[in-house]
Amino acid sequence: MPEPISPRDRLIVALDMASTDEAERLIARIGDAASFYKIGYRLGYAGGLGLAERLVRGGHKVFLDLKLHDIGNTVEEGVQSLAGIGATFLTVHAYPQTMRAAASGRDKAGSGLKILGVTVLTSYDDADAREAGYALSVADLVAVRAAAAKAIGIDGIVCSAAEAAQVRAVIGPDRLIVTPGIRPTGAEIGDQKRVVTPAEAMRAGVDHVVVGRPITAAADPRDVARRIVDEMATAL
Ligand SMILES: O=C(O)c1cc(=O)[nH]c(=O)n1[C@@H]1O[C@H](COP(=O)(O)O)[C@@H](O)[C@H]1O
Repeated sequence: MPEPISPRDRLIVALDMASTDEAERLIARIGDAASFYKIGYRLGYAGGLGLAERLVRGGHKVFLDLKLHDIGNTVEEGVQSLAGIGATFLTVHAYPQTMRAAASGRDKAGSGLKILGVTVLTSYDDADAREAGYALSVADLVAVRAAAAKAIGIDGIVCSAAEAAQVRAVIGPDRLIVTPGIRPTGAEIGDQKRVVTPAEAMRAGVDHVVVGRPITAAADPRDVARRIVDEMATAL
C-alpha cells in the first residue's frame, strides 16, 4: 500500500500567474498553509522552470504541469531534460505513444520524477468530447486512458474527482489520482465543467487536489488554503 499523505500535502496550489515575482509573493502569503505548488503554461513560459528549481531547493514539492504531447522521441528527450529540476510530478497527455515515451524518458533519467497522464481535461463534458471526434462519453474515455496508463507503467492519473472511484477500480491502490476542477462550496466555477468539492474528492479516493483560482484570486489565500486542508482532513 502507498504511504499515507497528510491533508496539507494533498493540496497542490496552481501558480497560474504571469510572473515569478507574483508567484513568489503568493507563496509567501500562503506560508506554511501549503507545501506543494503547480507550475503550468503561464508561469512555465515566463521563468517558471527556474522558480521550480528554487522551490525544490527551499523544501517545497513541485508539479510541472507541461502536458507534453509530441512524437515519442521528442517526449522522451523532453522528459529527460525536465527530470533534472527535481520536481515530483510532470504531466503528459494520456495517449499511449506519449505515455510510453514519457515512461522511457523517466526510466532513463532515473530521477524519481513521477509521470501523470492527463485523461480528459476537467473543462470537457460529453458534448466537448463529441466535438473533438470521440464517440465515447467522458467517463468511458477516462477509464480507457487510465487502463492504458496502468498497462504502460505511468505513476498517476489526472481526471476529475467525479471519475475517481471508477479510475481507482481500474488502476488499483498503488498509482496516484490527482484531480483539478476542485471548487469549495460556493466558489466560482469559471471554465471548469466537472467540478467536485475538496471533501467529496477525498471521499472518492483522490490522493491530491489541484486548486488554482479559488486560492490565487482570494483576498486571503492562506485562509482559503487552510480551509481546504481542514475540509479534506475531516473527510478522510
Ligand atoms: O493538468 C492539470 O493540472 C489540469 C488538468 C485538467 O484536466 N484540468 C485542469 O484544470 N488542470 C489544471 O488545474 C488548474 C485548475 O485551476 P483552477 O480552475 O483555477 O482551480 C489549472 O492550472 C489547469 O491548467
